[in-house]
Amino acid sequence: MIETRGLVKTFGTKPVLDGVSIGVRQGESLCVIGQSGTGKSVLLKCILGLETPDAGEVLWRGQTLTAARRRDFLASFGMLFQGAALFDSLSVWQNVAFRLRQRMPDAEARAIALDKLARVGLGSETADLMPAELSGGMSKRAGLARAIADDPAVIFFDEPTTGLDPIRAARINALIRGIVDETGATAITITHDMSSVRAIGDRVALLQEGRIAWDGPVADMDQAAALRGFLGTE
Ligand SMILES: Nc1ncnc2c1ncn2[C@@H]1O[C@H](COP(=O)(O)OP(=O)(O)OP(=O)(O)O)[C@@H](O)[C@H]1O
Repeated sequence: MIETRGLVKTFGTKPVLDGVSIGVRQGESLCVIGQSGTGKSVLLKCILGLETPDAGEVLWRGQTLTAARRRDFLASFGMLFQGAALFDSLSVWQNVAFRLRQRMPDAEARAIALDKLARVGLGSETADLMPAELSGGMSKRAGLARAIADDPAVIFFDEPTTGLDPIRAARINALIRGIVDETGATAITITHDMSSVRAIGDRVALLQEGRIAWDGPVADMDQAAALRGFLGTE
């Protein structure tokens, strides 16, 4: 479904990505893990076209993701940003319905927004609140509702549990897994939270020194020697 082949991206002299080849199949949930500063966000940006790789390519549905095809790709994708990143000046429902409102009347967009808010456990009383009035966990939920508002085929989750306590993090992880299962969406999650990996992922890839050091089923990760340092089991 989405694949990178030999992605290289250098800032200054040291390559951040040094030949990253990784793929995620339709309906699969892939988690990309790695220490802070290993290039997880750069990889995501290269896939989204926010950074241009120095070498390598991104494929979508088996074909190179050119600038022309990227518009279709972006139309079918949703994203939960780190820290939720809601627009401060828009109410919760307007945030959730941000994309929908560009192509349908407000009443219709609001109804869909309320439905998505309910899916993430937020009642209609939150719809007219402003983002500043939400707690951290509620903001994440609203961000999640916005990510799924347009029924995306591909969803990216960037550090979905950052800033949440373990109980709230576990709830968000469970919610994400439920949504991914229910919608059949292809999911890519960037995280260093291993509880997220266990809850959300089918597969996990470790990014280390610019390359994929290990890639395999989540069920196998505890036995993987390459992951020992990362898991703290060494
Ligand atoms: N636009 C840029 N210009 C220069 N250096 C950059 C740029 N973007 C990223 N980097 C560098 O690339 C490296 C990888 O950054 P990246 O944000 O991808 O790490 P990360 O794995 O996502 O880290 P974290 O888990 O802390 O978010 C860092 O050393 C960062 O300073």
